Amino acid sequence: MKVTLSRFTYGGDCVGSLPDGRAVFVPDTLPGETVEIELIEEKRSYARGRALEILDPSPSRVQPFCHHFGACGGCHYQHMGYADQLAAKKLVLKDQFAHIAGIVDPPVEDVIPAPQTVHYRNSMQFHVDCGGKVGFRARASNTIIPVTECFLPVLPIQEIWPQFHFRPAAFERRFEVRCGTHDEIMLVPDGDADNFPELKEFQAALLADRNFVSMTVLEKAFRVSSGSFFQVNIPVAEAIIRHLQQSLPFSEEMQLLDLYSGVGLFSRFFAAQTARTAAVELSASACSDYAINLADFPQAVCHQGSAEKILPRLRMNFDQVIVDPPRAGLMKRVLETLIRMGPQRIAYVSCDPSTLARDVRRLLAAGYQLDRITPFDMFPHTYHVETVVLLSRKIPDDQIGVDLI
Ligand SMILES: C[S@@+](CC[C@H](N)C(=O)[O-])C[C@H]1O[C@@H](n2cnc3c(N)ncnc32)[C@H](O)[C@@H]1O
Repeated sequence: MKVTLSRFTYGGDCVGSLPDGRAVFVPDTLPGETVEIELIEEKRSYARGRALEILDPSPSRVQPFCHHFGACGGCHYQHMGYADQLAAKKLVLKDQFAHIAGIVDPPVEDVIPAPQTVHYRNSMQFHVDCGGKVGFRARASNTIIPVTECFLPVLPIQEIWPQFHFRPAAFERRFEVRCGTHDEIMLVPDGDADNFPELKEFQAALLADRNFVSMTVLEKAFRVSSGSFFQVNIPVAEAIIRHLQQSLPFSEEMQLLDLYSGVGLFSRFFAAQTARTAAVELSASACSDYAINLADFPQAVCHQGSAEKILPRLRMNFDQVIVDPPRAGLMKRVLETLIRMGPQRIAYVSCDPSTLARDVRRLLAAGYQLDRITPFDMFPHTYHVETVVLLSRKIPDDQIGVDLI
């Protein structure tokens, strides 16, 4: 059937209307395009479609540069130019803040572009199918599609991954390749390393038995172990740090909370300007890295455990909080404890606009004011966007209201 698409939605698809009024989501399309589709999934209130033919293409449509685009689940936006990608991400964010956070005309700033739009990822997850072929997950499915090219990894990863050859196995496998600042390559099997004898051989051929890499951000070096999270796009992480440096006022009496701290990226830039910095991080490996990365800062301490358990036990009066949770955002218990603590400022760094908007709605209801929403294009050619929201407390201590959220 024929459908005209109206706008982008979070997830990369455009949405249009079926003749019966249901919304239909179609990937690889652009707003304004009329497209012939087939339905691939139908629910009571919406459906999903696949574009068979673009009948009336948008002037913004461009030829994707990777021949796996459309089949591979990694990229969603290669069919439009980079400026249009940024505009689409801004509109989707505005939509999320309007509908989920209930903000009328949300003040979302222009998306800060990535300095490099290809070969930007310092970490890639590859899948190996039962035949031993290396690939990625397909669009909207769990199948692995073997790939022969990909433009997202940094060049040292780009050079090495086509050389990987795996023997057939009874099951699918997955591994990560990480590249440090000095082009050191670390191979990390997902699950049992014994399932992956080939990875040991490749790592041995690289003349290193590595379980960590060094990452440099704004001239500061970070140790990042195989089990620790790190930002995948360093130039964009640097732009986020600069943004926080310009936006957050610090003084030597201040107490900072770095919640979901990872290996201490944010602490490393701000601890020196605080009396105390407390970090909370679930991963033991990231906490060990934190201790090394912040070794010169006795005022910075990382507490290992879940934010839900650790935060209520911290007896400190935080002036500023930087939170950078996983996609799921802040659990209710974490949010309530944070509000009870009542820091003057919260900088919320998020890779998921929908959980971010949900949590911002709760913070606004509890007495915080929205100061800025600044998106950063950490992941060009995908629908993903990293956003920094700055909030400040505008009401006195006794009116801060957990019961409001
Ligand atoms: C998006 S990363 C941010 C890390 C760090 N801020 C950075 O920029 O490198 C989220 C971090 O939260 C940690 N994490 C996940 N669930 C957690 C939880 N329930 N409590 C505390 N930390 C958690 C992860 O291990 C990861 O290091």
